[in-house]
Amino acid sequence: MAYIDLENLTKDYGQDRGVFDISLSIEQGETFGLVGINGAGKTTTIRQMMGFIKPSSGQAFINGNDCQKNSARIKQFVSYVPGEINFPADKTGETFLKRQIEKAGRGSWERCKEICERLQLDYTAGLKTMSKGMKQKTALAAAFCLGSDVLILDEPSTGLDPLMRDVFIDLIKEEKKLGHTVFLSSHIFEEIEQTCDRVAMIKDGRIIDQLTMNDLLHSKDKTYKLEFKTQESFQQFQALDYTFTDVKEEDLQLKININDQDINRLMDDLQHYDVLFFKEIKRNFEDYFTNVFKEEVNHV
Ligand SMILES: Nc1ncnc2c1ncn2[C@@H]1O[C@H](COP(=O)(O)OP(=O)(O)OP(=O)(O)O)[C@@H](O)[C@H]1O
Repeated sequence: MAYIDLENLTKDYGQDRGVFDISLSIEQGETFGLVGINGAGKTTTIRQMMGFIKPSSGQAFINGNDCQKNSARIKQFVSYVPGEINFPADKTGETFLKRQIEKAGRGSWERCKEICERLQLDYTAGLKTMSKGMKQKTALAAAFCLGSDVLILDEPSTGLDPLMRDVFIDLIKEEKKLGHTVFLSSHIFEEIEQTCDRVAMIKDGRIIDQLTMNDLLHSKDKTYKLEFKTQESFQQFQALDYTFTDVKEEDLQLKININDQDINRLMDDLQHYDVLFFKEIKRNFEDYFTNVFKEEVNHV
């Protein structure tokens, strides 16, 4: 059994809404992203992992604990940031955060203050009067200050500006260094790319794809874009034995997919043609995600 194990997890709200047959295995120390558009099923999956809603069928386990039956035990080593934050009334950030540390019986106010400073959060403010961004920062401080073995974060950077998002990314990386396991949902490609070891894509309540980020970003299969100076070169080059995509006659441009081991052959070949430019198209998660979703739409 993996450290976090979702086995055919299903929550059926009727009319094809909910999540269906979600099976995911996450190892200890991994940072795992669940990515999907609005209404895809991210929150429903996470809430079942936290034991807040009962699955229609299937099970979720964290470190061998059934998330439904042993949710109290799970809370002893899991920090959670909900998608929608509802704080108790009449409290300042500070009283709330101190109470969270006390309730959890782990973490420290010193560490919490340090995180608040990095997030530029005024924790003396009243929770009720806090802006959306401040509330999000308070929830993050509460989650990260406990030193929990597992963090489960539902769209954790919602409401953060780009600078604070960078702080958040650093906090995740620090958790990773400590060997902690992170499960987060997001639709912010950059943060997924920078933090996640693996990603599952969810659409209409179903997992449609999974990938290892390293394989995507550091693949030996590369794509290059070329533009030729003359129509003649453009045409003759296409007679060679390569895989061409996005051929644009009018611009004399094309893309070529090639493995690193064939790059010298390509360089040699290019010397015989009038090439205006040649550049690598870097792979990124956003393009990958968009392609997967486009293919899904085409298959419907
Ligand atoms: N309590 C509920 N009753 C009925 N349907 C629900 C309920 N909660 C969620 N759903 C439906 O289940 C599906 C998945 O919703 P969910 O909130 O998990 O998606 P999400 O990926 O978290 O979306 P978002 O990014 O908008 O937060 C949606 O079709 C939603 O309308």
